[in-house]
Amino acid sequence: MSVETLNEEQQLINQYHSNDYLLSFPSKNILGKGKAVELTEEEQRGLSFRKRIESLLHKGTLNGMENPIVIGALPFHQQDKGTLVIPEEIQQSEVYQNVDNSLSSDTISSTHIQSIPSGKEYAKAVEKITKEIKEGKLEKAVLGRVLQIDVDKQPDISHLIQNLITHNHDKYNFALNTSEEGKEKTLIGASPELLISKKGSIVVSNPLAGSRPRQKDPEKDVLIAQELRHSEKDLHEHQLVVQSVLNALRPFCKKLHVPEEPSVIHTETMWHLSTEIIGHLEDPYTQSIEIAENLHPTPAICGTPNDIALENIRQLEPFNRDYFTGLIGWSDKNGDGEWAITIRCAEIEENMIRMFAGAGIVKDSVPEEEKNETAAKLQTMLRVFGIDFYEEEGNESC
Ligand SMILES: C=C(O[C@@H]1C=C(C(=O)O)C=C[C@H]1O)C(=O)O
Repeated sequence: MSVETLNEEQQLINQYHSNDYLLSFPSKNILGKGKAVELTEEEQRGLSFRKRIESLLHKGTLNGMENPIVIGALPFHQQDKGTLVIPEEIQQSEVYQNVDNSLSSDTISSTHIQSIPSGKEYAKAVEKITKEIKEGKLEKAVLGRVLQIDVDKQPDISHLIQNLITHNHDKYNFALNTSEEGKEKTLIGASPELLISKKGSIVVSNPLAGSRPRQKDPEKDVLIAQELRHSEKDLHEHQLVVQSVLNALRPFCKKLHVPEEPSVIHTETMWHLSTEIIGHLEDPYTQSIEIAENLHPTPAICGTPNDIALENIRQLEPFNRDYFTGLIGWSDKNGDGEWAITIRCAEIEENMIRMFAGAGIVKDSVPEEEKNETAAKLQTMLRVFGIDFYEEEGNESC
C-alpha cells in the first residue's frame, strides 16, 4: 500500500463539509467553518455592499477579533439580501499545481429538467433586444436563463467540490452555505471572471466578454478561438465592458495599465475575450468592496447603458437572479480582498439544483448562437454534477 502525503490545499479541500464557506481562488484557498458573526437579512436592509461589510467587520472587532475576514456572496440587485459571515474558524492554504483528480463516483440522476425561459423563448427575447439596440435604445444587454433540475437524491456537496476544483483549478471556485429560514441551500460555482482584487496598493480587474463554446475537434477548437479574436461583434461587446471598468477604476487609481488588445482565455467549456487591468491606488487603504461596488454591475453581466439594460433584464428574464451575476469573495480589515463575479454557478436546495447562464447581446447577435452560448456555459456545472444534458441533437460543442 502506498501512502501519499496530501498537500495542504488538498487537506483543506478534504475538510470541507456542506455547511461551510469555501473559496478556492487562484491566489489562495480559504475555508470558513461556523458563523462567529453574521449580518442578518434585517441588518442588511437598505445598506450598500460597502456598508454591509463595514458593519460586519465592526461587529467582529467588537467581539474582540483582531483580524476578522468576511466571506460572502452579494446579490445582483443591490437591494437584495446577501450572505455575509465572519466564520468561527478560518483555514487558508496556498494553491498547488496539482489537486486530487480522482473524480467523485457519487452519481446523481436528474428526474426532470426545465429551462426557464425555454430555449425558444430565450432566442425570442434575444431578438427583441437586438431590435431595441437597432432602434438606438441601448447598446448591450446581458440576458440570463436558469436550468432547474430535480434530482433523485440530495447532492453530497463535499463530493462535488473535488470535481469542481479539478475541472476548474485556475478559476474562482466557491461553495457557500446560503441557507435561510430553515431552508438548507448551497451556492456553488467556478467563475472565470475577477471583478476586483486588492492587495496593498495594487488592484486587478479582469473583465471577460465575447465568447465561443469550445469544440471537441482540436483543430476546429483553435479556429474558433482565432475567429473570436478577430470578431468585430465580440471586440465591440468586449470594449464596452473594458471602458466601463476603466471609468469606474479611474477615480481610485493614480496609474492604470491596460493591454492594447484583449487576449483569448479558455475554460473547459468556453473561449472568452479577456483584458487584465492593473491599477495603482491613490489610497492603499481603499476597501476592495468600495471599488467592487463602484464597478458593479459591469456591462459583462448587465449592459450599456446600465439602467436601460436593467429594465430589459427585469422585463425579459422570468426569474430573479438572486446571487447569479452578483459578487462572491472575501474582505479583511485592511481593505484587501477579492471579489469574483458569480457566474458558472448553481444553487442547491434539497433535491433541486438551479444552474444559471447568460450571454451579452449586441446589435449583431444571432439569437440561436446566443442560446447555444448559454447552453455551453451551463455545461460547466452540469459536468460538476455529472449530469448529461444537451439541449440539441448534433450539437458539436463540448
Ligand atoms: C453571464 C455570463 O457570462 C458573462 C458574459 C460573457 C459574454 O457574453 O461573452 C462572458 C463572460 C461573462 O462576463 C455567464 O457565464 O452566465
